[in-house]
Amino acid sequence: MNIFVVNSGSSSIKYQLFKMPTNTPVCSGLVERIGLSNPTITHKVFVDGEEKVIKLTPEELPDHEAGLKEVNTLLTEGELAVIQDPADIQVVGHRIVHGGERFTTTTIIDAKVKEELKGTFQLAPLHNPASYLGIEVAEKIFVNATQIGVFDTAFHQTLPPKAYRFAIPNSYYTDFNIRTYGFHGTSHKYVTEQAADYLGKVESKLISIHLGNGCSMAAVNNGQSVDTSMGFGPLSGLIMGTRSGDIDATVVFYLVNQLGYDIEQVSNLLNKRSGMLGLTGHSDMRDITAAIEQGDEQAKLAYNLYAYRIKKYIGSYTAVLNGLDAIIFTAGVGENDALIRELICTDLEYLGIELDTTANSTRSKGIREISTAKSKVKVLIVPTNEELEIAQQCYGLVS
Ligand SMILES: Nc1ncnc2c1ncn2[C@@H]1O[C@H](COP(=O)(O)OP(=O)(O)O)[C@@H](O)[C@H]1O
Ligand SMILES: CC(=O)OP(=O)(O)O
Ligand SMILES: [Mg+2]
Repeated sequence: MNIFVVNSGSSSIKYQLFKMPTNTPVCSGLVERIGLSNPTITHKVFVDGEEKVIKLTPEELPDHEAGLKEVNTLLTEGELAVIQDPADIQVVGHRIVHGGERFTTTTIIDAKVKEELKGTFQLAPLHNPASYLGIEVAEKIFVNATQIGVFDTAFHQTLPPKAYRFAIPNSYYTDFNIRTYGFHGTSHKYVTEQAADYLGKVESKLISIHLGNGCSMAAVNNGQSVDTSMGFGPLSGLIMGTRSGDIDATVVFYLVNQLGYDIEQVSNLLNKRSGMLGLTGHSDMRDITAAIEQGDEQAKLAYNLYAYRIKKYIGSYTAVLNGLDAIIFTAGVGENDALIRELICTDLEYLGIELDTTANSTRSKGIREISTAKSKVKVLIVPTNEELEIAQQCYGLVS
């Protein structure tokens, strides 16, 4: 069975084509810096154990639709085309960030589901409209395929009420489902399962730190998510590329009452103009580390804020779990930025976390351990693979 997976992130589209049930990747790719300067598309085709790479640098990629059209051309045209006929794809698996109360497990997408998805746009304005667009484009291209949604929120359904309820009147929960949902669940699930396997432990207390353009952490006890840093929408918790993370709601009142913002402007400010972008002028961590090397003090401060917030959550989740076996770094920043990992792990000896700085700055593929031999808590880099996890869940549903 051919399963094509589309993962629409806020600034990127990742995709992979798998042959199931063998989990064999046929091709994969990454469309990066959507809506920013210098967008790139990296397309990899796997033939007879060899990897062939095509790199494209389009003039501009204003949105996800433009990105997906380029991907379609790569899949179907040229000598590295992997599909003769788009009808050969039986399933398209879509990453959908927000499932709300309505979607708690992997779901086949029909007209009714699509209509209900529109109701979630306000909850994840950077993501769910992009996923919806991905579904519409995929329906046109892969006319024979069953479209399936895999939700970021699903893995966090195990949160206990003490972790997911807000201290506002009960009716806001019972009537309007206002609660913490949590995101990046597909990634947190994948990397914590990989880590538990690596550690050879059935029972484990893990903190998963997903640092991409969006960033979140999860406390995972024996495979179950028990707390997580994103909330009702993917805005709270850690400092992100363009999102503020935790912020006192009083700021919103001030913006509206004193500065005359309307609510659209507030949303735009906190979702699209804040985080690292607001602090430094750049949302991409590579641009920020380059600025730090140039001696940019604002960039240095922002980098410190980013690490400090994560450190506070590590302390908090160690308390939640009443112990800790390993912390896991994953996603674009978590897997690649050695300096931020070092800053986060500095002065955490009391919690039993000791980084091996040489291992931390050595690059390699796959899972790796970057803590010292005597560190009580293991520090791991586990490359995420949301696409594989999505393909497996889709296969599980249709087979
Ligand atoms: N070599 C690198 N060093 C530092 N940061 C990196 C590197 N490669 C990628 N990144 C960061 O990863 C981010 C994208 O991560 P990713 O997990 O792909 O995010 P998303 O899925 O939210 O689009 C980029 O914004 C960039 O800051
Ligand atoms: C939920 C979320 O923030 O996703 P991403 O990191 O892909 O933007
Ligand atoms: Mg992502």
